[in-house]
Amino acid sequence: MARSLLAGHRLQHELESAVDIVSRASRMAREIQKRYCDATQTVGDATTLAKADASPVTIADLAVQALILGELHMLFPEDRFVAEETSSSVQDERMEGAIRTWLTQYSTRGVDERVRDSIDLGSDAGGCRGRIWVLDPVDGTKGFLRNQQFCIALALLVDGLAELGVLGCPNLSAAQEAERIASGYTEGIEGEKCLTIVNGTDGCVFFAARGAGAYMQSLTDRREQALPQQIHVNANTDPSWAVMAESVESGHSSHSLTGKMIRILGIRQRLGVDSQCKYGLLSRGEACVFLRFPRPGYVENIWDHAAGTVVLTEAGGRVTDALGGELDFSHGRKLPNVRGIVATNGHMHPAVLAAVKHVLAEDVTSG
Ligand SMILES: Nc1ncnc2c1ncn2[C@@H]1O[C@H](COP(=O)(O)O)[C@@H](O)[C@H]1OP(=O)(O)O
Ligand SMILES: [Mg+2]
Repeated sequence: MARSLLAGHRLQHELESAVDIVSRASRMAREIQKRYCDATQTVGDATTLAKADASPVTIADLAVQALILGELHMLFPEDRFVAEETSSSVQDERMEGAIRTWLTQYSTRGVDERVRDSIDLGSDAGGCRGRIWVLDPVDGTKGFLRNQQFCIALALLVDGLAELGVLGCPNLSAAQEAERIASGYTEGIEGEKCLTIVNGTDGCVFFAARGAGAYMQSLTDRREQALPQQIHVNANTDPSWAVMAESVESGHSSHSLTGKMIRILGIRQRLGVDSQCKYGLLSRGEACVFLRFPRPGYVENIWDHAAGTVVLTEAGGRVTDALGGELDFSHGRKLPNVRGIVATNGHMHPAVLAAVKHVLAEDVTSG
């Protein structure tokens, strides 16, 4: 696995450990999803509760955070952690017991007795000093509840710089072309295709270390199919062939703004996919552009972009904000002063930034 590919790399042990732990956490999350979620969004009462901001939090978020932070803490006791969840979301003893049962099956290092402590390791303030692991235990919770795509996203910051990125995508097949179907997630204009991705049977994990390239391997139990392969963005600049990936949820990213942007560029295929799986899709060449435009005033969290940025950059792509500025993960738990996320295969970045700027300027004038 990561071993042979990164032999001698100074963060080899960290990356190998992260890929192993995220892979187990991905299998666990997929099993929890299979058990409790269905396409009609009926979710078992015991698994869902509302946080203060009313976003759904499931046993999966909490169990994944406990598993990953608990194991990393044992391996790297000096390291700090920034992660999305807190143990205040563990409602009662019954829920804690359910989380412990999952951990017993998927942890190889016995973190099961310290569920709440493990979850709360993730409350660090972040910043520009030292080694900080950054985790989104279930990115794309809405996709998780719809029984669609979601992602377990883990990055390592060293002195504020994102050095490692791992994306566990339990429902995204490792096959180079994930099966796409027409989707009504947004309304395109005539001639535009609006697509989404069908759940694969194996799932995959993307991983990258700064300066060492980006890789993907299947989450299948069949060893011969689980060999890692290096991945690259595509070299496309032809809009008639290009695919733009975006959030399924219009509340997370304006479909109207992204629609205007792709029409300037001449792109006619839109792909609605939840979570940082979108960074993975660009990294292996299945989409050329990922645009994200939350409502003005929304401040991005570092765990929603750190891992995806390392993977895509190492695959040859680019990630900036709408003005072309690099994302800076060293300011704490948030990404301040970032309006919009623009990720591309690199080749299309200048043209996409120009279209983005044009649409945003019009939006301000009309708005
Ligand atoms: N109002 C919002 N605007 C933009 N992004 C949001 C909003 N609410 C939640 N998110 C975040 O968007 C990300 C998912 O994006 P996508 O829709 O592309 O899958 C999640 O990390 C989610 O945060 P959270 O992780 O707290 O659910
Ligand atoms: Mg998230």
